[in-house]
Amino acid sequence: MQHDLTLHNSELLRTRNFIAGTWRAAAGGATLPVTDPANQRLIAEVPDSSADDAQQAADAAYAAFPAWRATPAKARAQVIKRWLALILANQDDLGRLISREQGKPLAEGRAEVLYAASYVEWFAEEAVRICGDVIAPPVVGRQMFAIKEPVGVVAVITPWNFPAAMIARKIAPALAAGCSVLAKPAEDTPLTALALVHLAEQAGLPAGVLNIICASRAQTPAVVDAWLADGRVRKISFTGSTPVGKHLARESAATLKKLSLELGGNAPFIVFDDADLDAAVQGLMAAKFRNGGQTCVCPNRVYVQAGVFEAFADKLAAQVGALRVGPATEADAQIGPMINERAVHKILRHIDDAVAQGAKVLVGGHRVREELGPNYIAPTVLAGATKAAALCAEETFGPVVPLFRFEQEDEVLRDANDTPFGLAAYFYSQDVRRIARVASALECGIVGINEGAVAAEAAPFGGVKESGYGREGSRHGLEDYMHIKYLCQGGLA
Ligand SMILES: NC(=O)C1=CN([C@@H]2O[C@H](COP(=O)(O)OP(=O)(O)OC[C@H]3O[C@@H](n4cnc5c(N)ncnc54)[C@H](OP(=O)(O)O)[C@@H]3O)[C@@H](O)[C@H]2O)C=CC1
Ligand SMILES: O=C(O)CCCC(=O)O
Repeated sequence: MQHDLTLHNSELLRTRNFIAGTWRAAAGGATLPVTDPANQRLIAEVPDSSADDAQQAADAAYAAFPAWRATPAKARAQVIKRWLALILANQDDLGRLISREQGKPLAEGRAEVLYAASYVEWFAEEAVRICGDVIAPPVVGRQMFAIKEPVGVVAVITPWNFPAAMIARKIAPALAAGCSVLAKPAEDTPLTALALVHLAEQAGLPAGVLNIICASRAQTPAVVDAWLADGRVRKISFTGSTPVGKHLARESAATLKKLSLELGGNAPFIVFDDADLDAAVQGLMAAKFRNGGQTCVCPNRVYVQAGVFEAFADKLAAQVGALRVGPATEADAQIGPMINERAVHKILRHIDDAVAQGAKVLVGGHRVREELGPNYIAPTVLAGATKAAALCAEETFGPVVPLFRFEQEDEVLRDANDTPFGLAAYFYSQDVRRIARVASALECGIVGINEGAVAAEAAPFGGVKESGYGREGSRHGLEDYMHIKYLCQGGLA
């Protein structure tokens, strides 16, 4: 195997599946190349798994569940805390691994390790606070309790845009609740996930409690279908696109699994006449250009009230035009390559379609750094896009800001909500009555009010409508991995 990735801790580069406490090749021996989106060079090869591997992993997780469930919460928390300590001790290497396979600038890769660690810490702390209810009985001679139990074996399926944070915020609460886990990372970014699992093994997690298998885009449906059909798998936690989320919901109906679905967004970002414009520009820059715009809570449609439209557009275009695009190996890069050519084609299609329908390019609008590879897009601001443009209806998932002018509050709320999605929304205003009205009217799971950076381990993250259901982070993120059992003891009179 050829690779030129040097890590301080070379043990972090794992290239096998981890099932029942052993690192194994795929049952059929197939492998899958992992390439650097910055230059398309091979980084490593990992197993390209099949339904056989999925079955072995499910057997292991099912066998390990009773003992892990019976492990006292404090002991589970201690293992998770050791995992946290190892993640933090390897922050630099993990950050480099993230940047290498995903493409984000190194500062963002390192920041993502801390972001992932914040969920691990949070759920280690929450593990020991799992409580139920003592219920006042309606009749004499009874005691009634509601207790919480782990749901069982959980399959977690994660995307490529946050290779550490997405898997950490699913695995940590699952382990805290007492569930055993089957993990399948995205084809593009399995290496960070494998490194995290290696650290969990080092932390002393018992064999079979956490299993991970890698698969290519072609093999993934067979792997996940095996888990969907398996009645022993009691929950699926998925972050990714809405069509795949709907497929999981349909197919898990046969065994009625519990589901957490964190799906696509189409976030509106609204700037009212009374906003602090500089704060609004800063908020938009932070929210939109994190991970090069490849984030499900990124603003996708920016609505600016007529009285401040030109001033806002000028300030924004100046800042966007100054963003530096480049690979993570360039220390001053702020926007990395897009994840793959599929993503690049979608972004360019959105720009071309908007321009064909009358939008004006204020800055960007094309590929850049083509001498390095095909995946670099110039950060782009478009003015005058119409509602008919594809980028108004679909998530662009790239560094493109379309600006729409509006006149009235009720008009912009209608447009903001005119989408099947409902993950995040943002608005900037200094009028307290408007803040209360607009926050209530927006149809979404997360609202940033004069704030562009909304995600935190202590907050419930998730959507409504076709952006899915379930919450990650906060105490609600732990509830999603448990069910309630009601105990009724009679004959006590
Ligand atoms: N909500 C969010 O955070 C995200 C939203 N998206 C949105 O989705 C668009 C497409 O991105 P993409 O990466 O294709 O997202 P997908 O939904 O295809 O991928 C997310 C995860 O689902 C897996 N997957 C794909 N097909 C199936 C299937 N049939 N059954 C079970 N699991 C499956 C993927 O595996 P594999 O990689 O092997 O295909 C990956 O692990 C983006 O442009 C963006 O709009 C994407 C990522 C995250
Ligand atoms: O884009 C995503 O996949 C959701 C994660 C973003 C966040 O946690 O802020």
